[in-house]
Amino acid sequence: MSRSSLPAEPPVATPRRRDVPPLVDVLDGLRVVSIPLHTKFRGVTHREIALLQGPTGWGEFSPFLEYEPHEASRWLASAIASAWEDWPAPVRDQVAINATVPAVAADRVASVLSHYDGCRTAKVKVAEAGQTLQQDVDRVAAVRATMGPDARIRVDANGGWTVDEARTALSRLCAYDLEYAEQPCATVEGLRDLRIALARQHTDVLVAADESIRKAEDPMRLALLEAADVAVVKVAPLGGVRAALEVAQRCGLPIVVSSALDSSVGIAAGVALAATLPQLPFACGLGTVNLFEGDVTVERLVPQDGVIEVRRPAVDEAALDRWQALPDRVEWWIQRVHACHDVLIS
Ligand SMILES: O=C(O)CCC(=O)C1=CC=C[C@@H](O)[C@@H]1C(=O)O
Ligand SMILES: [Mg+2]
Repeated sequence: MSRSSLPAEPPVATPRRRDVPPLVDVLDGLRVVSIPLHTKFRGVTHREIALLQGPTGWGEFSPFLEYEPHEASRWLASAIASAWEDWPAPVRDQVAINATVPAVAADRVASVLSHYDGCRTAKVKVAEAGQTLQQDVDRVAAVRATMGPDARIRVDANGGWTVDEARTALSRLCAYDLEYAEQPCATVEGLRDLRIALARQHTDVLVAADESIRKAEDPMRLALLEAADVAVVKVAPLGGVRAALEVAQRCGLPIVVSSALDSSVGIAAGVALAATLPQLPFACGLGTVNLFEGDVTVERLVPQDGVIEVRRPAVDEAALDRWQALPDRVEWWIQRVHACHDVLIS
């Protein structure tokens, strides 16, 4: 069946009301941590994370602070799914991981990459507000120089370019041999138009979609419009491992599993999703614990020799105490859980 004739199905799997435990159970044992990052990432210097404990384990609830309850409620559904349901059975026991390079100056690239043991793929942030295309080119050039000719390099613009800017930027950046460009333009139509424009000018760069899936009311529109070559699928914004798996299966594109600047609790859910996929042609963006100065598990889920083993590390009470957020922030997160829970049961 061609992608344009996919059957009309309901948009992304939102949790059914009967699957949502009572608020009192969700809040029981809630912990909130604030973990410093050694390298600023998307403006974040301290990552605040709420952790829920349920019958099947811990779940991570860490929507970025600016997200409103409607969007953040999917992240709560994901945390609840991890803490109250089993994950699907894995078909692999390890997952290849990419290094993630924030929008740092070119002379800091080698230091960032040194945190990623054995990773042969790097994702490089580009189109950061206030920076120039030349800074992007220098950063990507530094990644290529550090990793060598056999490494795979992808860029992520977080929708920061217009179609014309993306065309110009990618025709320069493709000199460094790009695996793909993630969310070069903000809209699905922009991605579609860019794919056409790149093909016309013979710029050989694949287009991947991230925000057009994780922030979309209907992630399937992307496939219907043939707007991307690759789908980036993230557990938390899509409502959990099983909901994300459904998106991955339905969209009909090669999948990259990525994360949301999670602690090892959230990364374990991403690894569980990646482990269920029969085809995993790209390294996954699940290495961001390496950007943190601390973590909440006994053994951090970070890549070793370029891979993460499929496992669910135990949460460490001492680490929860060490990174415990201040009381006013804990109260803020309790209110946030409350607001998101209201959305889920409404
Ligand atoms: O995919 C990766 O290499 C790591 C995750 C990552 O890049 C992101 C995590 C969280 C927020 C985003 O700005 C960013 C992304 O856009 O993919
Ligand atoms: Mg992205």
